[in-house]
Amino acid sequence: MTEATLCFPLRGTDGVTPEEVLLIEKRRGLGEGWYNGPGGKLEAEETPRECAIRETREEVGLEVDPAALEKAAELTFRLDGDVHTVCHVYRADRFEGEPVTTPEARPEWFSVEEIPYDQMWDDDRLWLPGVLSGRTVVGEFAFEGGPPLDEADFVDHDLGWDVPITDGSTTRSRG
Ligand SMILES: Nc1nc2c([nH]c(=O)n2[C@H]2C[C@H](O)[C@@H](COP(=O)(O)OP(=O)(O)OP(=O)(O)O)O2)c(=O)[nH]1
Repeated sequence: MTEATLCFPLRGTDGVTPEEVLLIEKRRGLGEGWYNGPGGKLEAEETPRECAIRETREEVGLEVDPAALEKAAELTFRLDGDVHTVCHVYRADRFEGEPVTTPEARPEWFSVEEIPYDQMWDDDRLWLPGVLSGRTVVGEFAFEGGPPLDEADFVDHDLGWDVPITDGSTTRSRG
């Protein structure tokens, strides 16, 4: 089982819903060629929050203000019955720097009304709109026919909205 993070930098957050979200076109690895938030796997001794901040820095060069990092979702991805990845999802409405392209990612700002769901993981259209509108969600998603996960079929899901979510690692003692 892998533990991973996603971070969605937001701008135009004066109203209830932000105007824009920074997505990356992933240039290598799992989900290559698709849009996603910056993110990746936890390293040893790292908390999910530290991971989300590090991955956003490494992939697009933005320095997220830790005080503005808000956990929005905890998503479990199953592949052929087994838990493949638990993913901690964050919103971030304060950060420094301008996004830059790196070997891992090409950043692009999207209006929240024009998210390219047809170029993203199949499950994202089910939970990302709620996350961008400030809700919390716990989700479980079943894929079949892998590995790898990004070539498997998305077959089932279960979502719990507006639930309290914890902000620690699911498998490690530090949180
Ligand atoms: N939006 C979205 N993200 C997903 C889904 N499934 C899934 O693993 N992810 C995320 C979790 C991670 O942030 C990312 C995959 O991890 P990664 O970027 O470290 O993968 P990688 O193979 O490139 O790893 P690495 O060798 O660079 O460490 O994709 C999904 O269904 N939707």
